[in-house]
Amino acid sequence: MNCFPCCGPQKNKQSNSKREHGTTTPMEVTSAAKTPDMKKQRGDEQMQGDATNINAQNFTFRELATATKNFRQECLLGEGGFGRVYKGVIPATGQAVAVKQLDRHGTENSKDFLSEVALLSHVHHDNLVNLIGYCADGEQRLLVYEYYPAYTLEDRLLGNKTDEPPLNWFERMKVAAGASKGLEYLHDNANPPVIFRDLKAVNVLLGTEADLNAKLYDFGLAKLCGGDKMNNAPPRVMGTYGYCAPEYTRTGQVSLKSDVYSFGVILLELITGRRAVDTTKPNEEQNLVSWAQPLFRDPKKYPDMADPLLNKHFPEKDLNQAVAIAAMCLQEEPEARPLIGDVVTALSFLSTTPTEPIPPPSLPTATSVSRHSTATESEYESESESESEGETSDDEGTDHEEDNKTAQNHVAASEKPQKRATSKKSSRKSSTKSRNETTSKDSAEGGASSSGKTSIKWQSFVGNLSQKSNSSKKSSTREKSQKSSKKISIKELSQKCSRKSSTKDLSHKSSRKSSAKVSSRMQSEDGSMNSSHRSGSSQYTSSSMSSSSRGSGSAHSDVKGSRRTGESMRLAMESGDEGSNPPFDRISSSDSDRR
Ligand SMILES: Nc1ncnc2c1ncn2[C@@H]1O[C@H](COP(=O)(O)OP(=O)(O)OP(=O)(O)O)[C@@H](O)[C@H]1O
Repeated sequence: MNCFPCCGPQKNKQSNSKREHGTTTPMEVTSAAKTPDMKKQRGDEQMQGDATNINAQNFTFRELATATKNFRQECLLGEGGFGRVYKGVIPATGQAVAVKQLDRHGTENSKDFLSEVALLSHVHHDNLVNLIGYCADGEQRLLVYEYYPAYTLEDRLLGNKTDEPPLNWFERMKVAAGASKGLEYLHDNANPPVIFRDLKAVNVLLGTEADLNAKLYDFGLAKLCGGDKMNNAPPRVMGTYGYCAPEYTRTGQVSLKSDVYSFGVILLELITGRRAVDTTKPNEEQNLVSWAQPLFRDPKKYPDMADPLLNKHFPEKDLNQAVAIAAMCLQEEPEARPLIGDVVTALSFLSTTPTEPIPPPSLPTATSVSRHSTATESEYESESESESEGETSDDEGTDHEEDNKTAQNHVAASEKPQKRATSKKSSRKSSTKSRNETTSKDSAEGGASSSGKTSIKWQSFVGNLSQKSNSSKKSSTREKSQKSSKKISIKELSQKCSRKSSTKDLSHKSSRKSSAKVSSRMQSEDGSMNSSHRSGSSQYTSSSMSSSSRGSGSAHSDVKGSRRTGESMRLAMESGDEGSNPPFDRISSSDSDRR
């Protein structure tokens, strides 16, 4: 679909912490996209896989022809940028498969092809469509995937191609969470990490209506990134218009963070029910991100961003936070975008269905609103969301200031996902200790680890939030169900992003004057201002992390470019603070913990 070639200078980034920064240099191993030059550059020693290391079945062409009834039209599932996909059944096993017959562009070199297959054959995750076999007979190059009988997200959400009712809010968040987990695996667990490069709604397959388990596919044709081995490779943009990160479109520079951007577009599609690009809309609304960017700056408009088919049936705080996450992912500066692992954490919480029934979204009828006319205000009423949270406001309000400080104090050297899991289990006692240690370490290191990755010190935050959860006598049903779970404030995600942005770029752009202005303003208004000592340019972090959003709009009005997005994101979070609720939800570190 809409793939477009583009050339431009590619940065030769070398870093010991590429994955942490999300700016790894891509390694061209995409068979379909490889050029002869690139093949030479890789050299034998760079071939990370070969036929002997392939963890997938080697099919003959004849076997696959039999499986697909000679590639008959009736078996054709679809055709994309890399070739045709056929449904088949492997005669020997009866297994249903999807056979992708690659176009013969750059796939002739069997060694390269096998090398790629070897790499992909080791990528297995519940949220990825797994590669189970391949064929490299003569000039034929085929990839065999598990068959996943499902609509694509495009069909189900945007295409009106199904008879199913519109996805409700929590189903959408579940799809987003699942897709983010698949991407997280590619980024954090695959070795070398895989940059998807062309993540979009049609590359997300949804499971049955009952489970709606999102699976990403086509990552096999993404380029893999494996360090500096392909630094001189000519860039080639293979993304899809509307989903491509700006730096990718401009320069061909690809990174894990460009995937995060594409994911942000998908999340925005889920929230708004709008396509990434919709030429049937007025000019100013055709590009989803361009349409959304100004709205990110005005949290009051967030409810109007929601898909009218949701009929306002969503917890408004959740909507604000989902928009905030999308805004974070869509920041102009790649460094300012979150790591996908942190997005997973946030979305895992938002996809948790409250125990109270959720009103179904409206079915599209003749009388129902068309997508994105402004829906009639019909407040989402959930006892758990409104009453209980309102009741707890006093406790929580105080607690939240603590939270804010904790969040600020615990942006620390990040740990690998495995380490995170360990740290989540740590006790509150030890977390207090580590918090102190972290704070001093951060002060010395400017909040970044030696690897340069900034992230959340989970364990201390977990302890802090658990304590508050237990001390709150009047908590909502949803909160109760989460008491025992490990939690993290979505604010931290915001803070982390803004700190990255701050330290990397914003410090150069922002004036101390405006920083002081914003800081003092926030401080005087709510008296709970946390210190902004971490970075001279982290005023948004600091101010936004405080428990009030009042007046923040004007305080930020002089900010430009990507900072606006970050600011908007924080405004979004703060808008969850309307009334007496805590300004930010606490995000469970793992929904599985609660299930
Ligand atoms: N493993 C699979 N199981 C079930 N259906 C699949 C599978 N893989 C692909 N399909 C179907 O085949 C269609 C074509 O897929 P393909 O990857 O070729 O194209 P695309 O993703 O629509 O476009 P592009 O390749 O340009 O991203 C998809 O729309 C999907 O419905």
